[in-house]
Amino acid sequence: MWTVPRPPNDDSYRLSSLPIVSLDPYIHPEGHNGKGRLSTAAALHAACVEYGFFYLDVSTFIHPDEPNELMRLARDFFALPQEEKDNIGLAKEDGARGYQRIGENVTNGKADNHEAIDFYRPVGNPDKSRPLWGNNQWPDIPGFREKYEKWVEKMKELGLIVMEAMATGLGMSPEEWKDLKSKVDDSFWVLRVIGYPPLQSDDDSLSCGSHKDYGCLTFLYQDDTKDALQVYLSRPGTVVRTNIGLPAEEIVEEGGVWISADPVPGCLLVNVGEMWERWTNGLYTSTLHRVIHRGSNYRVSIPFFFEPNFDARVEPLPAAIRMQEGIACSNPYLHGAKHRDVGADGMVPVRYEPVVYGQFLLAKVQNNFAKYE
Ligand SMILES: O=C(O)CCC(=O)C(=O)O
Ligand SMILES: [Fe+2]
Repeated sequence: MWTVPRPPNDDSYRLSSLPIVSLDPYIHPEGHNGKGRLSTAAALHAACVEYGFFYLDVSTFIHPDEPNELMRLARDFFALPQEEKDNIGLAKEDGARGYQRIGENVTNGKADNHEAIDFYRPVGNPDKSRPLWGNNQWPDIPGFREKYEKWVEKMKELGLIVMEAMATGLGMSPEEWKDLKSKVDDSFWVLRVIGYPPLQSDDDSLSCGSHKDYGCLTFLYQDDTKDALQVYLSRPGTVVRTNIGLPAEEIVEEGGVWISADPVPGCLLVNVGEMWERWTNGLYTSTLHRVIHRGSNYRVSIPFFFEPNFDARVEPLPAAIRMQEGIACSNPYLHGAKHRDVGADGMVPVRYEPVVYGQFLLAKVQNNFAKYE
């Protein structure tokens, strides 16, 4: 008989953390023995199959001064008097672009405890009586618009790089990548600047209720607050960190755990949204996440949502089906749970109907801001 030592119940043991993928081998392959592009592509693929979430080390692509400046500008805005923030309120435009007060955003039917400004890709012929079709509303803070517009350009560039690497990871042919690229090359992106006051200790509401992101790729820049953003891993056997400030029964749920996705220096936190789940016929998972901020500081996060083009038709990609068929044939046990409905003919059923991204988005947005329905 022997006893297995249990992991210590403190910060020194953090097994349950998300993978880190480095972008550098992809953008500077010459410095990585010529293997760079494939190694990044393979790492992205593994992270998307296993977690749907990963840290992307962008330290050679983004200078840290840039996001630091965005944080400063965001804090300047949230510190303004309420009336000034309301000057760019959602109701002044199309109901989706602009500032939303604390409690205005709704997830799973419950008000979230955060305030935010939302920006979307500008449209030709804006018409604020049409959902999503108005103008962005910029705070009247020197440098705000310029710095954030620069960030949008950077994130769009990053979106196309990561998409190309993911296409490689899925074994797509150059023609297949060209076709996929034509669906994201005019991304209907969304940028959110979010401010989270700490939840009061007797408040059982959430800072942001659990949800999946509905688009393509989310690039999240967050300040250094810990134990606020949590990601749900349906991985029985994962070691749970028990010190994230929640009663144990809220941490462990059926067959999975909520883990903290704390900021990692030099990295953006990336996750795949429902469009990638559809493109890969469920091989990549759009993973649930939520924010419960019980600290004492005012937390700021800046997610950029790199989305398909507004009119892009999204349906399972042949490359993903090929891969699922390959996995199903070569190793029916390893991925059995995901592929148990492979037919007797070994064919993988197509699990998702085609959707047009813009239509899908409109339905989601109307749900988030219930009062504008
Ligand atoms: O604030 C965060 O860390 C995450 C926000 C988020 O999940 C979202 O806006 O979709
Ligand atoms: Fe999210």
